[in-house]
Amino acid sequence: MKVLKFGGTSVGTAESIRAVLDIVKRSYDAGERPLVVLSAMSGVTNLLTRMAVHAAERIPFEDDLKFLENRHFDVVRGLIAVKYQNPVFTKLKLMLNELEEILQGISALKELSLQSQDLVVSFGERLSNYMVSKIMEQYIPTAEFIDASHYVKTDSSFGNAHVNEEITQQLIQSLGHTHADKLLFVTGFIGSNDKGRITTLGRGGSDYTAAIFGSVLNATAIEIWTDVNGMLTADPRIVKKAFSQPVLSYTEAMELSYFGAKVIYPPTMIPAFLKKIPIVIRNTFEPEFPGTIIQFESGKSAYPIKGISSISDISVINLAGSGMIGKSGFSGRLFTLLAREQINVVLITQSSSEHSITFAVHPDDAVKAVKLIEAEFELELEANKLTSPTVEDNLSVLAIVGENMKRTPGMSGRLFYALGRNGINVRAIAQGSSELNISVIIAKENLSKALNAVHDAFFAQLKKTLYVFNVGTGNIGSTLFRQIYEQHDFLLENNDIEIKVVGISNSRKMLFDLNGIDLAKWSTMLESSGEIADLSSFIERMKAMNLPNCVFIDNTASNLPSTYYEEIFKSNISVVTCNKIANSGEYAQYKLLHDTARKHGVDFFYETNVGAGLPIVRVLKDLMLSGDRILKIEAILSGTISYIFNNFVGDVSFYDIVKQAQELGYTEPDPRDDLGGVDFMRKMLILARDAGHVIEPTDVNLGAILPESCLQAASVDDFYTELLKADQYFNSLKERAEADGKVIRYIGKLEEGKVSIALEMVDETHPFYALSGSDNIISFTTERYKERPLVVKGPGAGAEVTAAGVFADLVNVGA
Ligand SMILES: NC(=O)C1=CN([C@@H]2O[C@H](COP(=O)(O)OP(=O)(O)OC[C@H]3O[C@@H](n4cnc5c(N)ncnc54)[C@H](O)[C@@H]3O)[C@@H](O)[C@H]2O)C=CC1
Ligand SMILES: N[C@@H](CC=O)C(=O)O
Ligand code: NA
Repeated sequence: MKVLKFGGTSVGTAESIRAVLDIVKRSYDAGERPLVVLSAMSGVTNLLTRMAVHAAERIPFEDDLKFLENRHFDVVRGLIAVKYQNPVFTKLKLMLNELEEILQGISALKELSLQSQDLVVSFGERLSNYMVSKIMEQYIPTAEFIDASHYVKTDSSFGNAHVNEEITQQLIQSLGHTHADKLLFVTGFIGSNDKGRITTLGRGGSDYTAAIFGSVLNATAIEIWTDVNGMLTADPRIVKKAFSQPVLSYTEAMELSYFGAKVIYPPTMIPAFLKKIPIVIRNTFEPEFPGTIIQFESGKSAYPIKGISSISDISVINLAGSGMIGKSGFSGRLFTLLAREQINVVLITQSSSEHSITFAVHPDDAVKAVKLIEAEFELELEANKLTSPTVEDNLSVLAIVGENMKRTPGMSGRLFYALGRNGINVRAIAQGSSELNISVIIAKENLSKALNAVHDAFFAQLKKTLYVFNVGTGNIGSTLFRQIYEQHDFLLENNDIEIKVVGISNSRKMLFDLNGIDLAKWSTMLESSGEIADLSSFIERMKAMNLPNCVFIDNTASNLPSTYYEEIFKSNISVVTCNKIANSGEYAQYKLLHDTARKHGVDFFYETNVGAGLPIVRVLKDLMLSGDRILKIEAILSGTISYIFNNFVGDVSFYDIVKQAQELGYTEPDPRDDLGGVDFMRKMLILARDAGHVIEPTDVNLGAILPESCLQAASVDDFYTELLKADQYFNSLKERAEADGKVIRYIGKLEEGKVSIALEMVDETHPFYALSGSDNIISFTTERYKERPLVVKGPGAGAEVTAAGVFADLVNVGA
């Protein structure tokens, strides 16, 4: 036989009761001989408790009573055929009348004993089980209501009674015999003492009832039907990626429940553990889902741990004293004292020097614990053998749990790496004596981030969620959003990478959504519902969200975001940028940013700073990392200028070509940054620095390409006016080149630590002669690529290729 236990939400409404009936019927039809244990309808136990309290205080309870009646009657009306309803109404009404009399008695006495309270509360289970048994009788005539108080015998500790196992066993066994062919609906939670007075079994009482019946009747399994898909790997309210564990051992389930997972209350399961009866946690509202089997063996698992549990509020008490701690007997005295006063010590750690001891208690117990310690160790404190205990609040415990941990090396390393990488300090560590858990104490404000990071580290080795905060929604930013949107499903399916853009800002508005902004309509949402942009508060919000695998993307051309990079790295957030400003200002800033990112274990990726999406920064980095040495770099790194000279042929005017380059998205927001050479200079500077040179912008020898009048123009529009006037200048340049059979190229060089950029006329023998479109070309001459240089060539500007480069950097964060 099998025991099926359904909690309050499962019998909360007519609809959910219908689901319960289906499950029971299926089990019955499969010949599993189910015995059903039901809780009270959801909310009813609390309601009854309140009614009892009100009765004692002479506050009217009649409305509540009516409400209780309606809830049950509505279910009867919904699920029992009209012709069978009357006797059921009558019986329910009788029970409710009895309840009313009891409440009136309480009211008359103006006193509510625990005994009366248990009696009142017991109506919840009695009403629900009777009612559901009658509904079931329509389909399975052997359905029968059983009041468990006649079978579960307890002592007289009302509210939390202890079961008398011997008598209970006998009674249930004989019930098993006399009712072998019946489908029983047994009230959970209640029992009675030797005088027949109703008692309740305390927390998790209905599970306990199920375990007792299952154990005595040698059930093949005890199924606990609830409203979640089993025991999850972490709290799903915090860790969205938490999933149901298919198999747990009893001890794993206990450890996970001890620190949080509230699906079962372990002490109630002991009768089942002792008989090695599997307990299966299942979801009434998703009955096809297999749920979690809790059994003797831990079972094989793809993951090294089974789950992460946590307690969000904990206080830590520290004790120190060279004269005391570590001496035999001290810990014994301390923890006996706390146990005697019923202070639950959640976790203990002792420093290796053994001069201090740290333990965690519930915050409500902290002050009491300190007082007790001060009283118990008064003499030692006076003699300075012990320093006064100190308390730290606002802490949480996070524990990784699993039996396989002891067989898998490196578990604590993985835990601490995940925490460290996300900037989470560990206040104290404890390894459970069973080696079944490793617990850490961290600041409460970090709990959510820590749970997600640790969950990723242990369960989602492959699956990674990147949380993105993006500034700049122009040419590049908007293209990037489109690319991410189009690639989202593919990345998730094939690479286990999920990208959530959770913050967007341009210079006007900003928008946040922790669940990820819908990239199909980010633009209208930003404009219509966004807040006024403010970069400083954008950064503050990003930091406050404290997300794991968090990435800040700078898709602006402004210098403002770069002033925050250092602070961002210090908050353990990676930066991906196509904006060159941070890397091409003063060398000291370049160095500081790189050092800070490294120190905080986060990424600083800027592939698109040079040659847009072309792999240039990465290639140089790999050369350097592998011990090569750069002897010379020669390059064309302005896509705009490349495009211009590749297309400045025939009758077309220089002015028109520049306009075209801007329309094609090749230029900087201010095209003079390109034509004036500044953009190219920045790229050469970044390459030189990445190649190991300490070099400042003023060290670059920059050959002019634009007449001074164009550079001096007050605005981009004025610049174009001036450019129109300069047509003749560019035409003569072109004619000179054409006459010599040459082309004009703007070429940068790095040699012996010196950078120069100049306009050159090159003939067809030159490797940079044959370029088209916005092509960039770069040749690295190195110790290893000396005879023939390593060359990268291709389109080096444009929104598609640049956004793609930013995208590639993004997916590589944390890789
Ligand atoms: N076009 C290309 O081929 C390449 C461009 N880049 C870089 O891409 C960056 C962006 O270029 P575009 O998209 O063409 O520029 P854009 O002018 O189209 O867009 C810039 C965006 O930044 C926003 N913005 C400016 N200041 C801001 C602030 N303080 N806070 C928040 N948002 C701010 C603007 O509102 C706008 O949405 C530039 O740094 C450029 O150097 C890099 C490689 C290639
Ligand atoms: N404006 C730049 C774009 C890439 O950085 C260029 O023209 O090269
Ligand atoms: Na690049």
